[in-house]
Amino acid sequence: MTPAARIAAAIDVLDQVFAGNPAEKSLINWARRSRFAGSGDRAAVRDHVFDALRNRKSYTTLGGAENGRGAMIGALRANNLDPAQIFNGEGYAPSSLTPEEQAASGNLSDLSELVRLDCPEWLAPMLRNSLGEMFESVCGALKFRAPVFLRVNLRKTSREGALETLLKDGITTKPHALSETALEVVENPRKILNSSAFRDGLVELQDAGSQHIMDQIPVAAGQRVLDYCAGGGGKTLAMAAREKAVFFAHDVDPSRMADLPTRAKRAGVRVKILSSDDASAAAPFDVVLCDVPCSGSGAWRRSPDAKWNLTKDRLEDLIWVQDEILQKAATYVGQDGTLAFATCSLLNEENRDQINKFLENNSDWHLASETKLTPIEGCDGFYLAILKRKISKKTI
Ligand SMILES: C[S@@+](CC[C@H](N)C(=O)[O-])C[C@H]1O[C@@H](n2cnc3c(N)ncnc32)[C@H](O)[C@@H]1O
Repeated sequence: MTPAARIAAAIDVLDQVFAGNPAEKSLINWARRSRFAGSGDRAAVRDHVFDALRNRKSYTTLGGAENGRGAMIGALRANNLDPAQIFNGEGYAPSSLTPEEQAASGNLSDLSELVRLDCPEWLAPMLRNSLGEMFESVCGALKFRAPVFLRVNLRKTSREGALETLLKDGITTKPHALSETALEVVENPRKILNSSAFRDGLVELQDAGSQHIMDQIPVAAGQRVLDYCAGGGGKTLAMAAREKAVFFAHDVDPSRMADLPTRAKRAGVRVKILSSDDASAAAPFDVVLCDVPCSGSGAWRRSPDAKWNLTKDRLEDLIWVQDEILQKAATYVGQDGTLAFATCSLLNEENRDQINKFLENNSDWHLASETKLTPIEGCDGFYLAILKRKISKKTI
């Protein structure tokens, strides 16, 4: 496909996404309809679509319309390219610019702050309050693609060993400072899933920030550890690779854990999957992690449509669910145990405010430590609070 045909394809996919369809599904549907497209074409169209979604407001403003054409015209203008060179109707190129599209010209510096930063207006006060003087730089960072990170499975190899094995498969990586298990992929990320290092369980895909917060959770040999919102189990596996403890995984939606047994086998670790009734019966645990559902605002570079789909009502629902989970999970923690609360959110409302509320209602707990990461550190944004029970006077 020519560069112009790839842009025309991205316009089709973006129109699907703007009509309310998920980005991944829209890309898959386009690829099925477009058997002529090779892997390079699919990758290029995907890159256009995700870039346009990260920059949706600024691009569609520069392009003059809230649709796929508007987004791609704006993308070219934001990069100081003349859209008339591509939008000329030749071959498979998009049709020529309309007078309205021509009239909507401009560049990024002409736009208002929130449009330029691609920050949804209703969220700006919350993000400003949560990020303080980092507001502009974090919003700016969210406009760019996230790096690909791998977690080295120290049960099977060293970081250097993984780096060399990956190199044999043509994948270049470099160590990342956020965790002793983190490798940042420099070249050929699309080869990872077929590489021997991945197939043999030497590495897993996991953001460096996620690895960093998992490093902060105190797990000792032989302890009983419950990942209460396990999802795909990425965090269970990170803890299990570090310490020979006894690991349990639970999720309100068991189908989310469907791949966990295969992933655990590949990693050479054991994880017992628990239903909700079994989790309650198996309590108490030494460590309970609640990696709660959240806005995902720290990971908007990877799921940019989530930035525009989040609503006030949805955020309120999430905050309510987070409260419920934290209260429930606390009852599963043994007397001297640890309760870890994690989100991939940048918002105080989902982070420290939740912990303050919990501590107000549960005076026997205290905050032992807190970790906050934003995309400025190169990783996704994360929050982790480690909670411990206060030592009662009777036991001293
Ligand atoms: C942020 S995701 C977890 C991601 C996972 N820890 C990982 O590293 O891949 C949140 C998970 O919480 C689960 N969840 C939602 N409500 C829950 C509840 N009330 N109890 C337990 N899990 C819940 C969701 O099904 C979802 O899989």
